[in-house]
Amino acid sequence: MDYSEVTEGNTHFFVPRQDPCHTFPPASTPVFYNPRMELNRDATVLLLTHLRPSDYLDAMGASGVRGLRVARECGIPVTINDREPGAVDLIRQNAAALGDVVAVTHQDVNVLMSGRSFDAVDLDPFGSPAPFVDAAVRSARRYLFVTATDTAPLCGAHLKAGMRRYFARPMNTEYHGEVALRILLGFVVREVVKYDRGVEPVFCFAREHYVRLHLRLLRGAAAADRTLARIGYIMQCPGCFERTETAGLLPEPCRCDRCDAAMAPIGPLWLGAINDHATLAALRERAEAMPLGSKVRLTRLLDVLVQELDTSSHYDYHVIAKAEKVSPTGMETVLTRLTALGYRASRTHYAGTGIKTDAPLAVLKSVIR
Ligand SMILES: C[S@@+](CC[C@H](N)C(=O)[O-])C[C@H]1O[C@@H](n2cnc3c(N)ncnc32)[C@H](O)[C@@H]1O
Repeated sequence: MDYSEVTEGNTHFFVPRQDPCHTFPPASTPVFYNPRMELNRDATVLLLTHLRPSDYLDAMGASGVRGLRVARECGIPVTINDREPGAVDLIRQNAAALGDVVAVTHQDVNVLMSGRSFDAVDLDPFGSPAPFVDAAVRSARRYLFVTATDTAPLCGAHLKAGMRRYFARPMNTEYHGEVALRILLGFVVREVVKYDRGVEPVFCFAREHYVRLHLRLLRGAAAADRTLARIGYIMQCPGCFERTETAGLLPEPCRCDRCDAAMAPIGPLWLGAINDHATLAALRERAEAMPLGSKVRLTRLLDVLVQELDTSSHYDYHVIAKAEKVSPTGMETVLTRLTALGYRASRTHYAGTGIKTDAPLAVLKSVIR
């Protein structure tokens, strides 16, 4: 294998040299490495310097970059696993170059996680994490981190695949980042509460082609019940932008106030907060002093997440303006007008023209006009 040396944060490691004719890494290399996921890894390294779990499992290591960075940049005991022999060889070489500060295992990840526990478990599969979440929940003592790159099934663009993987009904809407994030969270919650445990989202976001969850796991049936109470549905009107939330395992049938159509349920999904704002503020401060390659983009993401409303109430104000046949006013003007009228309003982290607000749709439309 022909290798090239890469640096992320202050960690140096080797990855297979990529064929410049291929833009998507798996097509050209025997072991996966995607530089476009650096922000995803930076976010986890940043969070782990704050949370400081007693140990960490990089369950699906590939080159091992994620676990290597956690070991070197956070000083946390790390185990890196992969089932592919080529990946395990590369992880061992990279670990040796780092001074053998990580343990390397070569197992199917579900077997490993069924037999051992770790304070923090990190799943970073190709595509859907669904086949691995149950074992990860049994293995994780306090923290569970999950990446999903199958955004088409999660957001309803591939409806049947979404229903098979996540046992939920997504819908292809203009707020697909929100739906993908909350369908995945809803799925993980269902895998957790059956063990009488609860979930607290700490730092979760949707970006480009993936969704990333950083979750705290809580103990006890009461925590599980509190978590379950945040499961429900977004009820979306098929004919207009009207939508509402309904909590509970079954959707409450309802009709659109504006056009009287039967509202269609999206879910079950997570209706609660997707971030812990105190943790985000602490990360924002900490990020300044860390050598993160994606620092500018990551701090921008944190800045938006800190002010983002916890609700699912996303509206794309350009789409609404187009439907109203008006040219949209600026985002800041819309937000200021909504707050001046006494409503809460914020930007969304996954769409530049997205607004979250508790204002009724009629008010939002009048403000956009
Ligand atoms: C997307 S890559 C991981 C990328 C890596 N975490 C990073 O940040 O660059 C997914 C890895 O999971 C491994 N994998 C897939 N299924 C697995 C399983 N059942 N058990 C263990 N490893 C698995 C693959 O061999 C592959 O190396």
